[in-house]
Amino acid sequence: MPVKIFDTTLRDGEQSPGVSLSVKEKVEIAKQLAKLEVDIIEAGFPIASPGDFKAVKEIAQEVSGPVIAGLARATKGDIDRAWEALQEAKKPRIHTFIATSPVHMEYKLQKDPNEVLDAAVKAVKYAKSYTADVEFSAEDAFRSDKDFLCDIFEAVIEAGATTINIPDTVGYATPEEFGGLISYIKNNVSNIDDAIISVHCHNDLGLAVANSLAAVENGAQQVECAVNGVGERAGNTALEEIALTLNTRHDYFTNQTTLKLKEIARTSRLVSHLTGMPIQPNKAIVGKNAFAHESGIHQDGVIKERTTYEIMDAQTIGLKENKIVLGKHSGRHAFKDKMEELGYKLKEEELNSAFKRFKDLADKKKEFTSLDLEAIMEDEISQVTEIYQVDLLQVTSSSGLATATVQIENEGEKINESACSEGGPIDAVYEAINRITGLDCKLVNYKIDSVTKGKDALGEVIVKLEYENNLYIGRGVSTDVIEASAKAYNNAINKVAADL
Ligand SMILES: CC(=O)SCCNC(=O)CCNC(=O)[C@H](O)C(C)(C)COP(=O)(O)OP(=O)(O)OC[C@H]1O[C@@H](n2cnc3c(N)ncnc32)[C@H](O)[C@@H]1OP(=O)(O)O
Ligand SMILES: CC(C)C(=O)C(=O)O
Repeated sequence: MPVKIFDTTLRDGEQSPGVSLSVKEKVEIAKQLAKLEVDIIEAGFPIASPGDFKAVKEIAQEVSGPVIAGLARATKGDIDRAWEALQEAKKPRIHTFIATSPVHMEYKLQKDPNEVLDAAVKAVKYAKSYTADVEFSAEDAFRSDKDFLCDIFEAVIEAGATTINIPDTVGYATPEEFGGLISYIKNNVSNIDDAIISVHCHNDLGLAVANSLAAVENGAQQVECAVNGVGERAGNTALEEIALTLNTRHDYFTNQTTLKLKEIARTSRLVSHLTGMPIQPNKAIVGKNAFAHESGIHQDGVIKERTTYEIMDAQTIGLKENKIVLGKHSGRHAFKDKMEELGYKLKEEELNSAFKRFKDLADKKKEFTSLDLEAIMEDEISQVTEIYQVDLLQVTSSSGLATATVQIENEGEKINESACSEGGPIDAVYEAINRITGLDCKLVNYKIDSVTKGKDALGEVIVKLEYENNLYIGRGVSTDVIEASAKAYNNAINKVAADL
């Protein structure tokens, strides 16, 4: 039997501190949840505010497919308001709740267990007078007395509840304990087969998904969750993690969801965007890095056979593909693959040289785009036999006077030279190079461009030199503009030297 997905992004999810969605935004999310084919959308808590009421009402009117639920405390006023908002839904559900743990009953509700049980039964009966589909939640169930829980569930099912929900409201349970509680309720509530067993876990200890899965293994038929795991405090069970765990480990779990998994990535982006809650890059399933590989050994494995390092296919959740991210941990295989994708067919030594250049840059630069790689390749292609190689470069500048010290290797000999210039550090570097090479070149054009954006962007410098009435073009790229300038000048100088 499939596990029902009860999405509470718009109710518990909106209880995330700092999040407030407009009616229009809620309707947009609800429409996307319908495309994802969740079974139930908890659209809001109608008594909470006029905006919440309006959102539930509009969703009830406009969104078809899933059941539309509205939350209500165990009071007539809340239930009336919930029904007022829900009545036009094709499949309406009233979700009523009351806390059952000693601490909640004594301090918050200031009621004894009998009064709580009585309020629960009355609420369910009253909700039932409006609609056949009534869910009852025992708030803080995990910290409640197990036998009291069984009594209250038996009584509300008798009163007509069609779903009974077992929340770990404060995220206190461990998977084994929570699974045990579900099993206990299943075995000790005589009429349990007349209702769907639901769970609602919070993530205070990072265990919401694990606890929900343990519940499924022990007989839970509905999981309450929120997209990207948003929700009160540390959030709710993450919808995408439940769905993909059941799907990926279908060899282990006998139950699946009926979600349209290809809508997961889009839904996640929409919720993140509208709630203003960014997704951490390493978040399971929907984080930016969830299908990205940066290290050489992993990239090599994935290029040869995707499943070496991927247990899921990015396309399953609606992404185009996985990502091979070139960076300082990448290896030759991934570099070559990316270069071929960009249209460069490299011979072994060309690959080695370009790869060395890339690795040197990767120590300074975090991410490489296709444009960066093209710049490296163009730089590589424009290289001539290096008679002169810039080894060291040091520049200081004070009171408008720049001093550059350059070390150049020429046929195994290292030559140092310094030069000062009022024309700035690049002018000083060029003067020092002229002194070392003894070539009196004249700079006729200098152009600098940023290849990509960001503070570690590659700078590309193109220079034009004049030597004995001939023009020579040089090109250099680096994350450091002075280094790129030196490389460009040296590249042109080597062309001059080759002609001598
Ligand atoms: C675990 C959960 O996520 S529960 C859902 C939490 N969500 C929200 O609270 C949504 C936003 N809430 C609100 O806008 C407001 O709290 C409202 C409109 C619901 C109520 O506001 P107020 O009437 O001002 O009450 P307030 O929030 O201060 O206190 C809650 C009251 O409800 C009572 N109460 C709490 N839960 C229940 C319940 N399930 N059934 C009956 N009464 C309840 C409390 O004991 C308290 O009663 P008291 O006023 O007699 O002491
Ligand atoms: C109302 C219930 C389901 C709830 O949100 C909780 O217990 O966390």
